Formats: sequence, C-alpha cells, structure tokens
Amino acid sequence: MTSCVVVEHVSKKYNGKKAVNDLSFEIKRGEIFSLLGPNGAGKSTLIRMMTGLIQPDSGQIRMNGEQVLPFKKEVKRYFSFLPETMSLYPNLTAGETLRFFSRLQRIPRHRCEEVLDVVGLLGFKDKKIGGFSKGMRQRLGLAVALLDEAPLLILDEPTSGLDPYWSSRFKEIIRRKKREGISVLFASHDLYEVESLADRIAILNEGKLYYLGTLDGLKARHPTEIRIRVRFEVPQDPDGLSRELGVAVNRMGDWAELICRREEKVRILRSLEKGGRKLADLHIHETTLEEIYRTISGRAPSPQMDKL
Ligand SMILES: Nc1ncnc2c1ncn2[C@@H]1O[C@H](COP(=O)(O)OP(=O)(O)OP(=O)(O)O)[C@@H](O)[C@H]1O
Repeated sequence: MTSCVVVEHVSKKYNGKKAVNDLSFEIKRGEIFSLLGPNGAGKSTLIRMMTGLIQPDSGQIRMNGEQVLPFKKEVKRYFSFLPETMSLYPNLTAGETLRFFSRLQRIPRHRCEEVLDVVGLLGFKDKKIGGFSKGMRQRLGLAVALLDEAPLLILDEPTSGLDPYWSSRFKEIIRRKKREGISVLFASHDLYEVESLADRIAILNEGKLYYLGTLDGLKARHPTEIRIRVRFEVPQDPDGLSRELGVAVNRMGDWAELICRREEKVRILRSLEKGGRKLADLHIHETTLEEIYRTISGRAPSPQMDKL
C-alpha cells in the first residue's frame, strides 16, 4: 500500500511555544488513520497544516506526492475536510448551504440531496441552520465534507456533539468510505470510536509523537493488568494470600484486590476456593484501552478523584 500523505519533520510554534514538534509519519492509501491526544496536543494544528490552512515553520507535508503548500488545485481536489468548528450561515437552509458548497466545487446538484440523506437531514433541507442543534450542525458539516467524494477525507473531531445513534451511524459511513477505497484521517477523543474504526493510530502529546502503529501494538506495549476483587465468607489475611498465590494483594475493607497478568487469571480463579475458603463475591477488572490512554496522556485518575 503506498502513502497518500507523507509528513516529514514538521514543526510549528505559536508565540515561541512548540504546538507541533518534529512530527514524521505516513498515511497509507485506503486506511483509516486516527489522531489521538489530550487537549492541546497539537492535533488541530497538524490537521490545519495538512490541509494548507497554515504553514509549518519547518518540515514538509506531501499529499498524493505533491507538496501541500503552495496550494495547487490538484492538492485541493485530493481531500475533503471537516474542521473542528465549521462556520455556517445561520440564515441559509441546509439545502442552500449544500448548494453553495456544491457550486464552489462544481459538484452536480443531485449530490446535495444524496449527502443530506446520508446524514439524516433530508427532511430538514428547507429549514434554516440557525434553528439546528449542535449535532445537526455537525452532521451538516459532515455532509459538506462528503459532497465531493475526494480520495482522502480529513475530519477533525467529527463526532463531537453527536448522540450515540449518530456516532454509530458515523462509523458506518466511514467504514463504507473505506470500502469505496477512500482514505480517512480523523482526530478524536473517543477511544471506543477509534478502537472500532482505525487501522492505525498516532498519539500526540505536547506536540510530539508518543505512539504510531496499530491498537494491538499499543496494547502489547502496555501489558494489561487484571485486578480481581474478592470478598470471602471469612476474611483472609492479604499477606498469606499473596504468598500462596504469588501475586500482589491489597486489602480494601472487606475485599481483597489481587493484581495479576492476564495469563495468570484462570490459575488464580481456580485457587480462590482452595483449602476450604468460600467466595462471597467477586469482581474482575481488566485494563481498558481508555486506561492505557489516560496513563500515557498523564490523565490517570488520582486517588482524590476516586473519592468524589
Ligand atoms: N492560533 C493559535 N494561536 C496561539 N496558540 C495556538 C493557536 N492554535 C493552537 N495553539 C496552541 O497550540 C497548542 C496545540 O493546540 P491544538 O489546537 O493543535 O491542540 P488539539 O490537540 O487540537 O487540542 P483539542 O483536543 O483541545 O482540540 C495548544 O497549546 C494551543 O494553545
């Protein structure tokens, strides 16, 4: 698979502070690529440079083999873009908005109704956008991005403001685009969405690339820990349990928390009722991707948060 986007040693400063710091990566043709990172990590700045809205201080970005800046129409035709916040005219109707963008891009008029239908707004085509909810405006922005069927779709936080139904429909739309051979780059804070859509991810932190690869690769890099919380009919000594089972055990009131690796789980569970011990209750917690992400972005919940 060849690359549709190549980012090479790109940096950007604002007021002397690096928003994007020496980033290099490629997006392959036909893949769904997600940009993750905490607030201020540099995702939108990177996307703005990729779409030619701002110029990098150093480095270069090529799209379909062409330098993004100075802007050529071959590059503009190569991608469609949904910005983080889209400026729409509140006095125009949804239909008028789509027709406005279709005329700008010389796209046949019938596409307007098609994309309005895809985002569930066909029934609202004669309604003014000023009366639209946040989610409806977001769906309209997505419809604009879908208008021209460019080979690369770039979406900055596309599901912000969407309800669970439309978040799920969004995933269907993106999967269909991939089947049609379209490459997709999207920035997101929703790890479940990323997990179910992305072929590869890039995690940014303070403008730098923390991780580039598949989600499986990320999980392998952060071996998952399992916490088995147990309550016995007769309370057990945590130190004795720890020595017997060979894992760390914390006392949590009436409960004991056993911390083990995934491959130790079955052995531990089988040992819990040995020697006449009887379980009264049990809860198993496996580390989620969200927790891995929180840890690497420095947002692991503090003990104080647990008390809230
Ligand atoms: N126009 C600007 N002027 C000055 N600083 C900016 C500007 N745009 C972004 N920044 C700064 O650059 C850094 C990266 O911001 P950016 O918007 O790219 O982050 P982000 O990852 O998209 O964040 P979020 O998830 O909150 O959208 C932040 O420190 C931000 O304050």
